[in-house]
Amino acid sequence: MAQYARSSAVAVIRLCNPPLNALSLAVLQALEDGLKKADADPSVKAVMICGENRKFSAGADIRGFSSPKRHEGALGPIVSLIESSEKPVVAAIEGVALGGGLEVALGCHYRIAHVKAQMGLPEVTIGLLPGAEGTQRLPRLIGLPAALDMITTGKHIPATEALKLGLVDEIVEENTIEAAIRLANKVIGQPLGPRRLSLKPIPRLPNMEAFLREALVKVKKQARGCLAPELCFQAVRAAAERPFAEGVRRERELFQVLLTSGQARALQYAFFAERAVRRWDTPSGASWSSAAPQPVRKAAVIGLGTMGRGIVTSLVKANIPLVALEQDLEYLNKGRKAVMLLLEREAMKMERGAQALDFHNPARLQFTVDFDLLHDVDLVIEAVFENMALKKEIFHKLSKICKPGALLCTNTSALNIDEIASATSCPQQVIGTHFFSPAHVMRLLEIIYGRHTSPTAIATAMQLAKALKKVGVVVGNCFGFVGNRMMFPYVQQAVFLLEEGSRPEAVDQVLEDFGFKLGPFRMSDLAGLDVGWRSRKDQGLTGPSLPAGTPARQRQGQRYSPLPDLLCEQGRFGQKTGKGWYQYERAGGRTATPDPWLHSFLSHYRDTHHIKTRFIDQEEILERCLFSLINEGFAILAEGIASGPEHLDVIYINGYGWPKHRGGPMFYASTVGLPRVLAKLQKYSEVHPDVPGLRPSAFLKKLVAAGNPPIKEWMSYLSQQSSKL
Ligand SMILES: CCC/C=C/C(=O)SCCNC(=O)CCNC(=O)[C@H](O)C(C)(C)COP(=O)([O-])OP(=O)([O-])OC[C@H]1O[C@@H](n2cnc3c(N)ncnc32)[C@H](O)[C@@H]1OP(=O)([O-])[O-]
Repeated sequence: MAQYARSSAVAVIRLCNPPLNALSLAVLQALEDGLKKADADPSVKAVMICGENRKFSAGADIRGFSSPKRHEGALGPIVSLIESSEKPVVAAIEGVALGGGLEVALGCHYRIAHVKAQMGLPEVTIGLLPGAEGTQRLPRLIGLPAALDMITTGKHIPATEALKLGLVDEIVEENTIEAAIRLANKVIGQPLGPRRLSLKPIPRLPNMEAFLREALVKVKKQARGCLAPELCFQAVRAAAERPFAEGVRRERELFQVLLTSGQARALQYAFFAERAVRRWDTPSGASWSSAAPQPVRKAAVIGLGTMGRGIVTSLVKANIPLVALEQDLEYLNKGRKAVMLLLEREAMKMERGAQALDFHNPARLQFTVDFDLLHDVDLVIEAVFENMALKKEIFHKLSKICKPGALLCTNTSALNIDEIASATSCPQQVIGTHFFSPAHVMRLLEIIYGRHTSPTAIATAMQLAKALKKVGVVVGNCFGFVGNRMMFPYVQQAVFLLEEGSRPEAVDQVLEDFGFKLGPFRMSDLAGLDVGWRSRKDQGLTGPSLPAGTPARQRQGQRYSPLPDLLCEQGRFGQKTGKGWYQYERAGGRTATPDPWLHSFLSHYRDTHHIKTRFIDQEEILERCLFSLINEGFAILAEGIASGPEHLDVIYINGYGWPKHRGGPMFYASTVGLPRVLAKLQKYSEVHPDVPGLRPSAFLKKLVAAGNPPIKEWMSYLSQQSSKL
């Protein structure tokens, strides 16, 4: 768990816990033993700490925080032990030094890093704070502003930036271990007092009070209900205002508050869920463990609308050469201009700027209207309008033009992958890749396999997600797939609540207070109300194909609200037209303000349909929206559309603005308790028997009857499936 060796007068302690040398109890014990051994040996004059496999350490073992044998108290004293050593201790940082790993390095008297190493205190992202005295030492080393930024955001910084900040003493391009041993030999006998961070004062700021005040406002705004950033702030403030030992006590108190908060558990669940979904499988037995991806050396994107532009930008950023195709020169030129603008902006954000992206080179990014140029690409992403006939026509063409084996992806948010694949002679190569807008920003990629999609195609799409730095989640083919399918009943409830007496701003407020980035109405306005309208027209729910005499508020015996259709008929498509559920300062404006027109329109609508309004409280708004979404999630799991609740949660956190500190909808249901979710659904379903979304799913009932098992056991109640968590 830690190897002890000698290099002449330098004792070498190597942390060993593959793959990332997480600091388990055993590693900490071995580190402590190594330090004591070095201390007791008079022939040892200095110590060097490094990590096995060229990785320093990814920090405390996160699984340990939820185990009964918690180890959170063990690390701080070891960091102190390192710092108080009478022999100089040098940290040799390779790979990553994160969380507790960086705190160990902060206890060392010197830090030397490989140029490619990454450092950070990401505890905040798993609902904690750097509780091994990191909140007290880091500000003493790099100053309050930089330390606060690192600790409250959890960002990883490259070694070059760490050097500029003074976090490391030196960076090397070659052998870090040898350089660290050289440094250790050089500093033998030099005074250690100035190197002990606990003894250093915090570098003073001329306007400390004002700085802290402003920083707190910023942290609170970004936290949106998540506790950890604010408590991180408080711990750092203690470093600024109190002596070291008192600051450490405060850090411990705050750490305990976070550790026992449900939020830390939710965020740690989300951390492992994101990793679990990489190990995908399908009901037919295809799996990540046996499928190998095909290389993607060249790609193509068809359609340069909003989605296509974002997808092109993502591919260029991932350094994949590509061809961008449009239907005619007018659309091509418009699309090219927009893509170039996006790429210029992305290049400005990047360290090495435009050279790194190289998007002016036609060998890397080529714009065309000629389908034949797609003959040699390994992968095509079609991102045209959501229209089945058009998509089928394109896929038919692609299966003739593309080389054998090329992966054919369709970017769709709901259309049937099998039907699209049926237009080709190679359905095994057809797969859904549902990007989220803006596609170069949003992390989620929903990957949808059809009946004939090959395991290689799934593995290649997952590999693509990784190359694009996205989270790929493999799901089955059904209307709306996972994300949008769960969204339908949620949005439907929100609209029903308006019919019954609520207002868009009241519903949005409740869901935004819960932690969503945007409530359902603000989100619809952003996405464009016309998108759903078109889909409802295609489904025959509204528009000219609706049979005469269909009741306004009913479809196939179920409750239906024509409210969104009526808004669209008025040309209110949301932000793009300056009016939707809210009004905006202009077409394309972003500032939503409540619209008196809409309020009177709603009153008139209720009068027309003789709807008796009532006051709807926050609890009902929250429960009807969230529990109907969760209920659909249980139906999806029962149908085998996703292979575990973690898939649904990862999709919601990364694609739908679900607050991560609540762990995703299915995790949230597990914290509320399934019996309560069931009881509430039963209650609302009795009041609204014509709303299928409120009728409890059979799987939810089964789990409640089984005694409300923990989330990781849910899938074992469905045939052979098991959770990967
Ligand atoms: C005492 C109080 C103060 C201290 C607090 C802390 O230190 S809190 C900690 C602060 N530190 C952090 O928050 C850093 C957390 N780690 C990371 O952010 C990333 O792992 C990474 C960026 C280091 C590498 O990304 P990458 O995509 O290259 O690799 P990957 O992510 O796939 O990881 C490979 C495997 O290692 C696993 N595993 C990793 N770290 C830990 C861990 N600490 N623990 C346990 N397990 C960990 C991971 O689950 C995966 O296992 P699987 O699925 O194969 O069974």
